[in-house]
Amino acid sequence: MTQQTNLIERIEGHTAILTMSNPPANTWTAQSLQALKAKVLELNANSEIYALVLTGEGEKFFSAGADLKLFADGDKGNAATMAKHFGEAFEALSAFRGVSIAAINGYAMGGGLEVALACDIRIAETQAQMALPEATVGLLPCAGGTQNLTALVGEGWAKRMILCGERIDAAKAEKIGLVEEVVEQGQSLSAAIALAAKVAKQSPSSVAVCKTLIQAGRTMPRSHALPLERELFIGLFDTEDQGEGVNAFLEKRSPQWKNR
Ligand SMILES: C/C=C/C(=O)SCCNC(=O)CCNC(=O)[C@H](O)C(C)(C)COP(=O)(O)OP(=O)(O)OC[C@H]1O[C@@H](n2cnc3c(N)ncnc32)[C@H](O)[C@@H]1OP(=O)(O)O
Repeated sequence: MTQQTNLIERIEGHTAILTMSNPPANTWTAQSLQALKAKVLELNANSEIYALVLTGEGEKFFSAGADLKLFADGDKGNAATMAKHFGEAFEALSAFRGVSIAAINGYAMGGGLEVALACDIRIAETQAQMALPEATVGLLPCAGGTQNLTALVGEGWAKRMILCGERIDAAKAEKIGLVEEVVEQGQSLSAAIALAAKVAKQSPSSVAVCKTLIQAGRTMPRSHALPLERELFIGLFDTEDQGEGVNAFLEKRSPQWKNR
């Protein structure tokens, strides 16, 4: 186990488990955002890592978002620095070539929910509460929240949460499609690790291009996305994993992925 600034890392098989650790509320600072970006880029370059699980230390908070003390003096330069670090860190997370899973073990507020929205999949514990309450404190969700929440749950619920400051519990989050699974208190990390183990059974080469295609669909017209899908399918035949996957099936054995 290694500890970077406010980020604890543990590797389990092909999964990296990152724990946000900035007591009392696992808030984001410029330092912790830079640490997340550096760690994600490092994991992205590690061909042995297929999945990343993100959770919060302690029982109460996944993350309460930006450390509000940083915005108390109205310093615009500092606001620009924080916005840049939020953008860079969460975009690096979105671009991670494997599967990222947020294990939401408590409050996920503001930038704390936005980091979960930058992940591919979210698993929440029953007691978790989620909100984008930035407007409540005169701010706005600048870490992808207005775009990613809307893409996930649609404009209606995004507006209820962002414009009306509505905080939702895990059951409601699952109902509106904000989280994909709800588990008992204390079970989100083990559920996320179990899901990550399923990812390791998939070809990492296939996972990376499928993720690219799904994300491209957010901005690319269908007339471009469908040809790209066919092009990347053909491109998979340049990888060792393609031959290994098909031949392992035909030979009735488990594939040994190479991630290339
Ligand atoms: C681009 C991104 C922008 C943003 O992310 S802006 C920030 C958005 N986040 C929020 O607005 C959440 C603020 N926090 C809260 O509303 C509450 O917390 C909760 C509802 C999540 C929990 O309430 P309760 O159970 O009463 O706990 P507590 O006493 O408020 O929090 C425990 C300690 O944690 C500190 N804390 C919580 N959130 C933040 C924060 N975002 N920035 C700085 N400190 C925070 C508190 O002050 C307190 O500390 P002490 O024990 O020393 O009084």
